[in-house]
Amino acid sequence: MTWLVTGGAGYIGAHVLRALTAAGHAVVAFDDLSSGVAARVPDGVPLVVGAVTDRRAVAAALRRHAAAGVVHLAARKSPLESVRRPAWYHRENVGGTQSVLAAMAATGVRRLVFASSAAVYGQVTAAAVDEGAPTRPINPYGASKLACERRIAEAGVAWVALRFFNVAGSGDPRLGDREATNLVPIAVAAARAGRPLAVTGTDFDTPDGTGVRDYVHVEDVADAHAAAVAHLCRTPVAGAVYNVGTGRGHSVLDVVRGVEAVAGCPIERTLHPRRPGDPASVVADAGRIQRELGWRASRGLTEMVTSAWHCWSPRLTADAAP
Ligand SMILES: NC(=O)c1ccc[n+]([C@@H]2O[C@H](COP(=O)([O-])OP(=O)(O)OC[C@H]3O[C@@H](n4cnc5c(N)ncnc54)[C@H](O)[C@@H]3O)[C@@H](O)[C@H]2O)c1
Ligand SMILES: O=c1ccn([C@@H]2O[C@H](COP(=O)(O)OP(=O)(O)O[C@H]3O[C@H](CO)[C@H](O)[C@H](O)[C@H]3O)[C@@H](O)[C@H]2O)c(=O)[nH]1
Repeated sequence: MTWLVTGGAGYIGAHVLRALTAAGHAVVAFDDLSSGVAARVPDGVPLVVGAVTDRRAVAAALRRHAAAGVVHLAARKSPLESVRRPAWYHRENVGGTQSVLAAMAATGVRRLVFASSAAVYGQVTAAAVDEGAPTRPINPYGASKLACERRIAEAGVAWVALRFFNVAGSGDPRLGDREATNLVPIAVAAARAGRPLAVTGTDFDTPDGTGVRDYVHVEDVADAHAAAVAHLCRTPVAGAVYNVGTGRGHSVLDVVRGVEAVAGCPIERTLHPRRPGDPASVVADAGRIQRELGWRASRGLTEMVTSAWHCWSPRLTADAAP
């Protein structure tokens, strides 16, 4: 069975291509290379360069490769940028998903795995958030992911939406996150450059006052896609939402200490007020995906920060510069 992986040249998509190949599936990457890199696509995997908002291009790729399903990761992913450019986020993320659904309908492809986000929950108050928690996104990025989930659920396809928590690390030094917009790559870049790290928020109601998140290794996230694809191969009438997290929370200072341990030197911290809208703690209840798909995260924070350390590049430091 061949799966079309949109966003296959991206950080997570490149890992998904490898996990699906390892599980015995044929894969094709579809990507406009706007933030992705062709070199991340493994040798032997076809790369179709195109935009997911171009329904005809997606349909042509599905037909040409006789795809049985789509793993749809291509999207814009920065909550901060989405506040500045809400209409663009809606067009790219919701419009892109509608276009993928239309291309699937035109070609008779009926299986879809969708890359959603914990950002759909918004302000989380529970110690561990499960899939039944209220979805009240607090930024246009989260709202766009929720709108996509709803359109997919109404499209008459067999689908799985995976709500990733804080994805980090890498399975290979060449496949790291190139955007230093999240804490782990920012902390690595600070340590590498001998620069201070800005801790945003020190007065949260958490054990050490800094924000707590559920960091999940990108290889575990890729394995969750393989589990979802296997599920859709077995049960082509399914429709379900799953959290993809570890169920464990780590504070900003835990992450900083983890990076310091790999770096072998202390990272200077500067203390700043909370970022607007930042919740104190966002941790997954990942019980449903374990019960229903048999997936659970197997890698911890040490593996995330160590692998992130090894895929650092000078560009990350430039991106993270204040
Ligand atoms: N990284 C995270 O922590 C995280 C957390 C939750 C959800 N997600 C979701 O996972 C997915 C992948 O994220 P990532 O971290 O790999 O980001 P990324 O930017 O590395 O990858 C996205 C890929 O999609 C491609 N792309 C973007 N818009 C496109 C379009 N219109 N047409 C075709 N290709 C397009 C980009 O070139 C890139 O290769 C996204 O949907 C994102 O919202 C990521
Ligand atoms: O320079 C920094 C960057 C972040 N933080 C802190 O580190 C924690 C994690 O922040 P990130 O920006 O890395 O991640 P977020 O939790 O804000 O958001 C990420 O995870 C979400 C899911 O939980 C969504 O998927 C979202 O798209 C993705 O960017 C927060 O407490 C934040 O305040 C710092 O202290 N300093």
